[in-house]
Amino acid sequence: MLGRLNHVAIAVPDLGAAAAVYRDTLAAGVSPPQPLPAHGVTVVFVDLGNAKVELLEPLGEDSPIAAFLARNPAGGMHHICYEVDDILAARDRLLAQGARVLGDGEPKIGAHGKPVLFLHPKDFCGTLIELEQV
Ligand SMILES: CC[C@H](C(=O)O)C(=O)SCCNC(=O)CCNC(=O)[C@H](O)C(C)(C)COP(=O)(O)OP(=O)(O)OC[C@H]1O[C@@H](n2cnc3c(N)ncnc32)[C@H](O)[C@@H]1OP(=O)(O)O
Ligand SMILES: [Co+2]
Repeated sequence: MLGRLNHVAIAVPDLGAAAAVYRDTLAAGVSPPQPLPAHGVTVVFVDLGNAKVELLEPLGEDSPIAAFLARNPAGGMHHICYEVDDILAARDRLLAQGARVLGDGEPKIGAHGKPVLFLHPKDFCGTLIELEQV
């Protein structure tokens, strides 16, 4: 079911400062900020060639990462995104196995313009998983 690693996401309190660490200190290519109001975050991507790092900060009052940052004020690893070729088939297989799909279970369009879903961290080794259909 799982394809390539698409991105590892790091939640941060200050996206500008985090982007500067990757751009200047780590001399990496960093995309411009991309507000995603439907997801309650603003993101940038660090392109590594074989995968990406997503840096994300809260956007708006009800950001789903606000509680994470309250627990981790300096930021931290937030989720890992795997590619799948059929997100509905993947969802249905996971639900049939008793896994929890977050939200209403319907894929939403993510930062790359592709359908994404999130799986509950408690079902997957304490790690929040994002699936992205490619
Ligand atoms: C889609 C656009 C973009 C893209 O790549 O294209 C993005 O990736 S946007 C990313 C931001 N959106 C999301 O994260 C949506 C899915 N996330 C959620 O629905 C929530 O964050 C949720 C339900 C995972 C956690 O909610 P909350 O932080 O309010 O905490 P809870 O008390 O409900 O957490 C229950 C339990 O899980 C632990 N937890 C929470 N977040 C994480 C995490 N990122 N990694 C691992 N574990 C996590 C939390 O500590 C609680 O554990 P407990 O032992 O019960 O204290
Ligand atoms: Co993501």
